[in-house]
Amino acid sequence: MFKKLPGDEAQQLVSTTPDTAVVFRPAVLRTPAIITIVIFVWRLLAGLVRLVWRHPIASAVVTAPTVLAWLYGWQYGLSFVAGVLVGLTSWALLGRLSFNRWIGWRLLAFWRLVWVYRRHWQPVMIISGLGRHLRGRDYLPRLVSIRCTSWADLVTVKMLHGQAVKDWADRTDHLAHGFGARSCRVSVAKAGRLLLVFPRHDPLATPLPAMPIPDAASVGPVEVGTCEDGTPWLLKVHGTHILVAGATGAGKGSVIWSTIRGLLPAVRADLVEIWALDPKRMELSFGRDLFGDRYAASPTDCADLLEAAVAVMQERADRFAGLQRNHTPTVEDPFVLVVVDEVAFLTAYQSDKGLKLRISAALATLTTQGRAVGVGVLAALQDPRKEVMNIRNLFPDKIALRLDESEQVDMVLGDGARDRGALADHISPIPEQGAGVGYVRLECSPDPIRVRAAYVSDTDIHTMATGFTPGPDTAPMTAVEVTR
Ligand SMILES: Nc1ncnc2c1ncn2[C@@H]1O[C@H](COP(=O)(O)OP(=O)(O)OP(=O)(O)O)[C@@H](O)[C@H]1O
Repeated sequence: MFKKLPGDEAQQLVSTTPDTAVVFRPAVLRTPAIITIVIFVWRLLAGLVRLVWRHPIASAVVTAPTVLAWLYGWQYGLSFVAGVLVGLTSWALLGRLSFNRWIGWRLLAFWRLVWVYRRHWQPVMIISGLGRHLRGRDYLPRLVSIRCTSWADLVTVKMLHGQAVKDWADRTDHLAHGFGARSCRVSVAKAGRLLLVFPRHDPLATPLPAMPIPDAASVGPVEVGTCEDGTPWLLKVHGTHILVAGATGAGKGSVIWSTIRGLLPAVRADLVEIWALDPKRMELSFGRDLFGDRYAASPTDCADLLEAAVAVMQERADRFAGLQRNHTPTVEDPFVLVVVDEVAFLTAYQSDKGLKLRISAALATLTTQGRAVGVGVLAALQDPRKEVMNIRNLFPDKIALRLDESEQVDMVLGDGARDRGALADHISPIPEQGAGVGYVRLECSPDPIRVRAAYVSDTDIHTMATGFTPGPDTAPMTAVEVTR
């Protein structure tokens, strides 16, 4: 038992590694065989316990038929396996959702862990520069766990000590291509741990039909489309201002019209008024009847309408002062949503300096003071540069649809948004695939969310507008009338 284990003593061995010029002679400790055996047995047992702990179902699937076959004969083991297979297949056929939730996605996660992530982990980490190869040893971030959803792999990793989120965010391209995904998004799971999202397919690849008009009158959040994870995209409109940026044909109209559609019952109940500024005369003129006289197209009319909104806002502020700090929509004081299509026409591209100043001042006043008194702005524009829209930071909520340049993404969504996966410049220019697709960043989280707005067709808009009679108090309000 205490004999030496077979093999040559490594006493004369001189080790060099390619990474170091140091040549050393390893110290050889004579170890009794029993100690080596105890260490190996201990490792084996610890490995078994870890395996059962981490994969209880897979362990049971292998253990149960083996034990049955051993105790009662192979027929019992085989019947057990056949019974389980029939049960699982029936479950998968009859209750796809629950089967996937409890079994399907776990099996897929196990498969992808072994076949994709473990297999490629070391080369991808080293080549992307996220792992280190020092003095002959690999120091790799740890692959903690993987979960699969219907559309993506969610991989939790433990960073190496001293690494920053930016190190990973800068290498999303390496990670995506290294693991055979279309893209990769990085977010912080907890201190030292990151969640990497690798989409397996695009759940937003097909256009969504217009959302049904809600039954109840509400000022939101309005369901305007779907998020990548299949949950509804709820857009907060009351108590904020929204800026929608997207190149021509990106689908800004679908965000605007889906919002108006969601607010329609509240508009009918006189709890919401939509004031439309349509300098291009293309988008909002389609549902003109919905706005009554609160529709402006020429720059002069737009300036007048904006100043009227400022007047409403100031009159409310005077009335609410000292009494209430937040606005609740009522028939007397409805929520006013000022919708501006292609706001740059009124600000940057306006040749009349006087009008430009009036419009910019009114927009800045509304976006700085309007939200507490129930006046909100929903503005769309193609070019988000500061020279074009110098008040873009006054919009708390921003939506980046397809953009032409990668730098524009951070201009819209804030610093670091693109590094974290908001690839708005990669959205397809083919309308069926990319129109209405975009990224949003919620106030509560720095991580961008991929969304698609529902497409409100011309027929939908006509149906919304047909038979709509604006309330009796929808005569055009001028600044003078309101302040009077
Ligand atoms: N959500 C959507 N889903 C599918 N297709 C859409 C969607 N939104 C728009 N489209 C398609 O894309 C085309 C362009 O959309 P839209 O006019 O809304 O873009 P836009 O961003 O307002 O462009 P522009 O700034 O040039 O007016 C539409 O005619 C429609 O065919």
